[in-house]
Order: sequence, then structure tokens, then C-alpha cells
Amino acid sequence: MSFLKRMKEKLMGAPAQTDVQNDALQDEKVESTLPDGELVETTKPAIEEPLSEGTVEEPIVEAEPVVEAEPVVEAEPIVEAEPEVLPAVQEESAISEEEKSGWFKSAFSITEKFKTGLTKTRDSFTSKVNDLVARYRTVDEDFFEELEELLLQADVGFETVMELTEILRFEVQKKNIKSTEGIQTLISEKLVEIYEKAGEENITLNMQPKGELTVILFVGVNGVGKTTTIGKLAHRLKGEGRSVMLAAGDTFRAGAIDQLQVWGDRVGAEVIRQSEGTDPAAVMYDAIHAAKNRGVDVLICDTAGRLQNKVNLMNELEKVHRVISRELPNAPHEVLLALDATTGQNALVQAQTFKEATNVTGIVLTKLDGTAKGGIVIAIRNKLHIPVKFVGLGEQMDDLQPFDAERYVYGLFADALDEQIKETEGN
Ligand SMILES: Nc1nc2c(ncn2[C@@H]2O[C@H](COP(=O)(O)OP(=O)(O)OP(=O)(O)O)[C@@H](O)[C@H]2O)c(=O)[nH]1
Repeated sequence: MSFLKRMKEKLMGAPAQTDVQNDALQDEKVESTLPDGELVETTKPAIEEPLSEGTVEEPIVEAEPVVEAEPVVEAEPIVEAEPEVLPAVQEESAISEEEKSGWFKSAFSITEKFKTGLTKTRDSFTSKVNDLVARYRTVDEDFFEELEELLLQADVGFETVMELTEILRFEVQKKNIKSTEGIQTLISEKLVEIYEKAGEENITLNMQPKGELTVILFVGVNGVGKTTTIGKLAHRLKGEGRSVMLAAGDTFRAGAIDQLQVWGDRVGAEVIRQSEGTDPAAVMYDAIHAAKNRGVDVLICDTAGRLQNKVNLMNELEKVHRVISRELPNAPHEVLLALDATTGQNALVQAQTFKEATNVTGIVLTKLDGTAKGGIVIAIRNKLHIPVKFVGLGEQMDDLQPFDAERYVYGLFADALDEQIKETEGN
């Protein structure tokens, strides 16, 4: 199936697509779009293994409350926990039915989120590409040189730009393409290929089977939107029918604990907290035991993000990691690094530091909507070889979306792609 057709069917939200229909559409990868619009890459139909996928939402209908499935078996270990964190996990979700129904978004509306979130980048980078295409009627070396310059300005990263333009030169020669008209489609297609080629890892969250606790550790410097992202992710997971608990591991920054508490209250997730200045590892210890005792599905742990001293950062994260693994073997199941897309290349430097300090399993790129240099997603992927698992596309609760390379590229070139999709209609 051509890139444009796939784009249209998968991204434009062909109505009433079912898993089966979508699987049939994807013969190379077993990839499906659930009715809510989430993309799922699996080796089996997602519906068979609902809870091993971080973004699968539909199967929650069959989920049983874990609180009942796993009674408290251990002696009360939380000797240091503050009394207010002990009451049982809130049964009543703070999420209204109306909000819940919001999760069942069509593929179209999620694609629109990427399109809206990437407006700044599109307005800057893509409009320049369109201008370039208008100025150069034929594809020649000067065209490629200017294109390289534009891609570099969008923070795509030197190696990727070189790789992309080399592939484009080759394709242009192979297919004997003379005109620059429609070159945006070729660029989009090759960008997706390059992105997907960079790593085989699954970009969905590594979730434990139903009934087992999944621990997600968040790391990242202060101010990148870590707390907001934890809140949004908790909201998302709750929308999928999972019970969520938060651990206030940023005991260093004044206000960080309260800020997390605000999010916990907002989304209906219990927050395990201790006073400011407490050893974060002690908070993690309490949180793991509280989560196990309550039969919680997912524990999301916040951490402090001081970068002034790499050795301290390393020691702190190592200790937190060690305590979590000791209390729950194989945990944490995800270590997500929050990076602020608006900091551009600086985000890459931060990522490198955290990568050296701890085993980062995925990146959450916040504030992608706030930058005109959205190419940073590709640079991060190719430079660090860590999958971008989520992107922040705005300040609303559901603006945290699982990253999807095709939707992203559509967000970059929406106008040109829409035009070409229209042209191919009926073909
Ligand atoms: N536009 C936009 N704003 C975001 C996004 N993610 C977070 N923010 C905003 O960024 C600001 C800072 O986020 P916080 O979560 O409060 O971050 P912080 O408390 O400064 O620092 P940490 O929690 O330590 O990262 C808030 O105003 C958030 O609403 C996003 O994806 N898009």
C-alpha cells in the first residue's frame, strides 16, 4: 500500500475501523488502530493481550478490580509512612463519565492533536520547505543543499539530515523524479522510515500483566514539566481502567510534594509522601509497599532533577533504583526521562547525562507544541537510541499522546499531504 493511502487510512480516521480490519491493512507489521484511535504494535492482535500494552484502552471493560484480586498478604511494613497516606486507594475515580468518553477519541482527533501541536514547527519549517519547492521547480543539487539547511534549522540533527538527503537523492535518481512538486510526500515517507529504523523497541509502555504492579520512574531536570506529565499519564492510565498511585520522590524542591498532591487529587490517585528533605529512597520504599498492599496497578514515582552535580544525581537515582528493585524484582519497569522540547539541543545534553546516570527506557518530550523546532524528536531518537514514548502537545489533560511517527510527520507536512491525499483519491 502506498505511503499516502496508508497515511489516509491510518491517520485520517477512516470511520468504524475495527482491529481486525486494521490488522488486515497492515501486512508487514502487526499494527492496529483501536477504536479510540490509539496505535498498537504487537505480534498478536492487541485485544488478546490487553494489559501488556501501555496504550491499549478497550480491553478495560473486562478488567477486574485488582483490590479484590490481591488481598493484603504482608505484615504492615510502612512504619515510616505518614498517617494520611494510609487510607485505601480511592475507589471513586475523579474522572467523570464525560471525561472517560473523551478517551474514545477517533483516530482523526488524535491526528488533529499532532497537527495542532506541531503548528509552530509547521508554520516555520514546513512553510519554508513549501517556499523552497515553489522556488525550485526541478530537483537539483542546490535544492538539496537548501533543504539540508532548513532541516538543520528545525533541529533534526546533522547525521539524520545527511542520511535523509542521501536517501532522497537516491530515490530521486531511481524514480527519475525531476519536479519538486509533491516532494513533501517523499520527505515524509523517508522521515518515517528513518525514524522507525532507528530502533526496534516497542514504543508502548512496558506494563505488567493485570494483577501485577507496574512501577514507572520519572526522571528529568526541574521545570521540564515532569509533574504535569506524571499527572497527565496518571489520568491516561486511570482512563484505561487502572488504579494508579503516585510517589512524591522529589523531596528536595520546596513545593514539589504539594504540586504532585494537587495532581493526585485532580486525577484521583493516592500520593505517597513524606516531609521535605526525606531520603527519596525511603519514599519509594513506602510507596512500593503501599502499592502492593492496596493492589494498585501502576505506581508512578517522581524524582528530583538536580543536575548541578552528576555524581550526586547518579548516586541518588542509583539508590532509588536499587530500593525499588529490591522491593519488587524487575522494577522499575520503565524509567521515563522527561525532556522539554523547547530547550532544543540542550535537551540532548540532559538526556546524555541521565542516560549515563540511569537506565532510561523511554523519553517523554514535553511542550512539543511550544517549539518551532519540532525536528528535535528525530534528533533524540537517532542520537540517543532511546524511544520517544510520549509527547506533550499542549496543556490539556489529554494532550499527552503516545508518540507515533506517522502522525508526527503528518503534523509536519499536513497541508501538503492533505493536498496529495486528495489528488490520489479515486486512484
Ligand atoms: N504547552 C505545554 N505546556 C506544558 C506541557 N507539559 C507541561 N507544560 C507546562 O509546563 C509548566 C511546567 O510544568 P510543571 O510540571 O509544573 O513543571 P515544574 O514543576 O516546573 O518542574 P518539574 O515538575 O520538576 O518538571 C506548566 O505550566 C505546565 O502546564 C506541554 O506538553 N505543553
